[in-house]
Amino acid sequence: MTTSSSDTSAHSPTVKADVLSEALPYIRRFHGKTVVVKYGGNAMIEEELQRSFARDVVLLKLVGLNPVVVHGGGPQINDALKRIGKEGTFIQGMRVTDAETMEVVEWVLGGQVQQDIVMMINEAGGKAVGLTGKDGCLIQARKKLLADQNKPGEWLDIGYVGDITRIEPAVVKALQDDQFIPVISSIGYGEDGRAYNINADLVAGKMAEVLGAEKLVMMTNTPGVLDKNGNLLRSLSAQTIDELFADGTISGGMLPKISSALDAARNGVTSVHVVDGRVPHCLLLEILTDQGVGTMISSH
Ligand SMILES: Nc1ncnc2c1ncn2[C@@H]1O[C@H](COP(=O)(O)OP(=O)(O)O)[C@@H](O)[C@H]1O
Ligand SMILES: CC(=O)N[C@@H](CCC(=O)OP(=O)(O)O)C(=O)O
Repeated sequence: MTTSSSDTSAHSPTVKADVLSEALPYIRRFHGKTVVVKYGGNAMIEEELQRSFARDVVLLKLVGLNPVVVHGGGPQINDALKRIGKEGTFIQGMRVTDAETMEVVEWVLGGQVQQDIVMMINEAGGKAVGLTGKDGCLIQARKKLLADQNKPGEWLDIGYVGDITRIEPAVVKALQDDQFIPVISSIGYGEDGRAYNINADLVAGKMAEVLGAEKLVMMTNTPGVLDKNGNLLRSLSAQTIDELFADGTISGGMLPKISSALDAARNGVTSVHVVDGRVPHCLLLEILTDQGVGTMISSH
């Protein structure tokens, strides 16, 4: 089929060229800058989407940005637990993690999910390297005690869930310098020699801070943060976030995501976004076009 010069449909050559040309100022602005991408387990739902995610990451690298992937895998851990007859339990968005669950978490995150992402990025023409918190002492952690929201002053023991005590970014920087794309699983290691399960949103936020990232993009399975009526909130300030936490509009897995997004924005990450990972090429849309997608989190 031939296309006339007046054709302005999304598939016309002119529109495609316009989109490419629109990317130029963003490529210049972000050249050499680090972008941390949180790839949530819920955003990995289809193989086709996973492949388009991998292509986007490779494209960002090839045009001069430094993508760092921090991945989750909550639904994939749930599936593995089900296979051994266990049910996943969450308190304030954190998985209660006994010793057996911790073994499953290490196997699913540090093995299956991480290696699938590494393979897809490599197949798309990139050079990805998988890391857990143990590699290069990247994520140091200690046991988390969770404040009991029903009993002020008391703490809940949720097992081998970790708080990050320190990120040692040398290994990530060395990989970036050699043009590799780091793919990081959210498993921390303690001075006690134990592995700790850390919510991937918390790792992504801290990693973005410590690396001095220009952007943190969190890919999930909603259009962004929604209000009580299900409408998309395009931007969120610290004060609105406090209100949405207090009235329960933000709940479950969105709690650690928005807390760490806000911390990252407060601690120097220039722009922080929660985007819909089910939309093909949401990463490119967010980073390289005028069309912002999802919710932007700001520190004021
Ligand atoms: N206000 C809100 N807006 C959007 N999603 C919300 C909100 N509050 C809670 N959620 C829930 O948070 C989920 C995303 O968090 P999570 O399941 O941990 O995803 P991920 O695997 O991407 O980290 C959404 O699917 C939704 O069920
Ligand atoms: C302590 C804790 O909750 N850890 C998470 C780690 C994986 C994760 O965060 O995955 P998503 O990004 O897909 O939610 C868990 O066990 O599910």
